[in-house]
Amino acid sequence: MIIKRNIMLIGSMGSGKSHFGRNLAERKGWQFVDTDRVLEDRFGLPIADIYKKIGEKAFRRAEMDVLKKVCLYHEAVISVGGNFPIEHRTLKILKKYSYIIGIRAAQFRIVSRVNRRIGKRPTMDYTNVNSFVHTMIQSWKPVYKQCDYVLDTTNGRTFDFMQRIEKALETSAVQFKARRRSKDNTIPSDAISKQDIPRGGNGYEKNRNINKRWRRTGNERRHSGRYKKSNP
Ligand SMILES: Nc1ncnc2c1ncn2[C@@H]1O[C@H](COP(=O)(O)OP(=O)(O)O)[C@@H](O)[C@H]1O
Ligand SMILES: O=C(O)C1=C[C@@H](OP(=O)(O)O)[C@@H](O)[C@H](O)C1
Ligand SMILES: [Mg+2]
Repeated sequence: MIIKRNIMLIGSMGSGKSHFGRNLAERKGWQFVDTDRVLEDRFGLPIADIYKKIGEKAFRRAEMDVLKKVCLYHEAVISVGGNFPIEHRTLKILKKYSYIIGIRAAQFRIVSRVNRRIGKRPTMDYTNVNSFVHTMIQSWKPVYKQCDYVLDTTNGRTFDFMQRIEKALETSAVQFKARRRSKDNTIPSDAISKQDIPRGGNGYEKNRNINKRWRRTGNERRHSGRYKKSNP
């Protein structure tokens, strides 16, 4: 039996890590952590501004610092920023505590997703998205080979993807160590440092809209229609 603490979603930009991370956490009743949101809270700036302000080297350092902390969380689904493919030695450390799910999607799908929010991803070349995404996908390929499970999100419904992940977890020998709880079933304050708490408090993302989002994202087509209006 393999004991892990949490599930970590890694993969290229626009592959769907944040979207599925949120849904998976909701389904499992776990905490959801998005490393981008943790960084934004820490710096008090949107991710693109952080990158512009501190540059690539410091950004990678800050992201690594967050990763080292959040990988120790119990019963959390953690979505990681996908600008740089995770290095082999980093993945080895993360694997010690986390069940790693690689999220991938075909080039055309990623291109359509990243084009919905131009400017959000600071290292993306928005003047040449197709070729940028092509190169990015190539650079992520070796990383997917090292994941515990790989999910392709090009086509399909969120609900079915969640079921696939649950099946993969069932058939693998992985067991998750439960988070320490106090008598009244709350999380002890020392379990998560205040600095690392994502928006919403108590280490939980405010997720009042999750159920709405779940229903809305029945399939990709409905989504793209919604975005075309605001992003012609
Ligand atoms: N299977 C899916 N169905 C519908 N929308 C999706 C799906 N996967 C991702 N999206 C949407 O695509 C966009 C990019 O996904 P996101 O989760 O932010 O990816 P990442 O965190 O990997 O960059 C988001 O607007 C998200 O809601
Ligand atoms: O362009 C960039 O540098 C980034 C792209 C985004 O990746 P995702 O699309 O994977 O969220 C963001 O999350 C990351 O931290 C920074
Ligand atoms: Mg994301």
